[in-house]
Amino acid sequence: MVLTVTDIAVARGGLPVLEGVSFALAAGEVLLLRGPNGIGKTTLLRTVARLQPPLAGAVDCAPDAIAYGAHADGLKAQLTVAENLSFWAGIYGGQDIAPALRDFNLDGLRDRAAQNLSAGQKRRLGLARLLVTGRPVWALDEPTVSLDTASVGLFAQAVRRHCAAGGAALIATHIDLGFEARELDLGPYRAMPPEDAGRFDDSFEGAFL
Ligand SMILES: Nc1ncnc2c1ncn2[C@@H]1O[C@H](COP(=O)(O)OP(=O)(O)OP(=O)(O)O)[C@@H](O)[C@H]1O
Repeated sequence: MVLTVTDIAVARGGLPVLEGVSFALAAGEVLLLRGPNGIGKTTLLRTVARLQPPLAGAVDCAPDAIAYGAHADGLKAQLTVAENLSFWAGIYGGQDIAPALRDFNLDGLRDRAAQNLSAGQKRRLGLARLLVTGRPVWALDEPTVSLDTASVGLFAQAVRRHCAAGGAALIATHIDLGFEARELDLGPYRAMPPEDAGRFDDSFEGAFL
């Protein structure tokens, strides 16, 4: 297994969000995280990527195996597309940027500053960064936001290629990516709120209090 998550509980803003979550990811495999807005997909991914500790349980993964793709694209606004990829390739050990440019249809945009890209183009560049990390486990949070149908296809192809080469991917998404993959519905793992947490209940959202 390239990633094993055992009975973890995770919290956000000091409140437990999910508990009792276990799964394992083998090389070559994709696992899709499913569940409604606010269930805790981002929180779980952040925990798997070691950006925050679990409240309980364990995340077992080789050091530096995970490339985390957050909601934000994390681009350097004033650098060009090629410079952004070269920058990250340098950080991660000098991978060739040509496959990343090609696979995300960025060759024609290679000399444009990231700040002058459209939202979908920025997203493609953010995803292309995954390729230059050389890391085997992709943990991705809503990777297809802003992408048109053709670009979702490019992304799906990149994931399939990554997995065929021995990589793996854990992806939180609300959409159909167009390929078969195992799914984990997080609904049953919603943490029981602490007794005094009623005032934070979702049912208050939208009320004029
Ligand atoms: N900084 C924060 N402080 C307090 N609570 C937070 C914070 N960020 C998120 N939350 C809450 O934590 C819970 C889990 O949020 P999370 O972003 O993990 O959900 P999600 O499943 O990724 O949602 P979505 O599908 O909308 O992206 C939500 O109820 C959210 O309101």
